[in-house]
Amino acid sequence: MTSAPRINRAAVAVAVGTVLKYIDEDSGREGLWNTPERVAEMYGEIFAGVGRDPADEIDAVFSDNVTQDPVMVRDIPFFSMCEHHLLPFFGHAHLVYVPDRHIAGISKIARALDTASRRLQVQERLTAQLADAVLSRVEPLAVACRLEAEHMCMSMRGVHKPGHRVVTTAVRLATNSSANGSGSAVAPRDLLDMLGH
Ligand SMILES: Nc1nc2c(ncn2[C@@H]2O[C@H](COP(=O)(O)OP(=O)(O)OP(=O)(O)O)[C@@H](O)[C@H]2O)c(=O)[nH]1
Ligand SMILES: [Zn+2]
Repeated sequence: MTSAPRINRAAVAVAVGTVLKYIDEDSGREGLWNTPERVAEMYGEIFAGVGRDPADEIDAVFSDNVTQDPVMVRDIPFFSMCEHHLLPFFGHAHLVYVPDRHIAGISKIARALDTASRRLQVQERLTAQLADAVLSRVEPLAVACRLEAEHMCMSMRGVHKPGHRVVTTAVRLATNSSANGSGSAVAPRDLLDMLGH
C-alpha cells in the first residue's frame, strides 16, 4: 500500500540549523540565512519516494499483440542517497525483460526507478526494488536489471576513490516461467549478457 511522504519540512529546517551550529559554522552569516529551509525543501524533493511503492508507477501496461521478445531500456540516469552517510550515489540503470502477456509503458520503468531512488538506499536494494516492481506489474517471463553508480561516500571521503563504479544486478523469473530452465528462447544468462558487463 502506498502512502504520501510525510516530510516535516519545518522540523527538518530546525534540525539542519542545529547541525550548522554544531559544525561550528556562523549560522548567522548571510550565505546561511535560508540554508536550513533550502535543505528542507530539497529533502522534500530527493526523498519524495519514501513510503511509496515503485510498482505503482507502472500504471500503463499494454496487452495487444505482445510477443515474447526481450525489451531493453538502457542508460536511465538516476540519483539516490546512501543510507549510511546521507551522501549521493548516482549513475545509470539498464533493464531488460521478456514479456509474457503484457508490455510496460516504457517511461513507467524510469518512473519506478525514480520512486525507488528518492529515499535512503543501498544500491543492491534499489536494484532489487526496480526488478521486483516490473515483475509484479508486468508479469514478465523474466526481468533483469543492472545499476552502475559512483558513491560519493567512497569518492569525496573515507577511502577516497573517485571514478569507481559499483555494479549491481537483480534477476527475477516468473515462478512458472519456462525461462526457468530448459526450452526457453531467452535464459537468464542471455538477459545478463544483454545488459552488458
Ligand atoms: N553494500 C553497500 N555498501 C554501501 C553502499 N553505500 C555505502 N556502503 C558502505 O557502507 C559501509 C559503511 O561502513 P562503516 O564502517 O559503518 O562506515 P565508515 O566508517 O564511514 O566506512 P568507510 O566508508 O570505509 O570510511 C561502507 O563500507 C560503505 O562503502 C551500498 O549501496 N551498498
Ligand atoms: Zn555511504
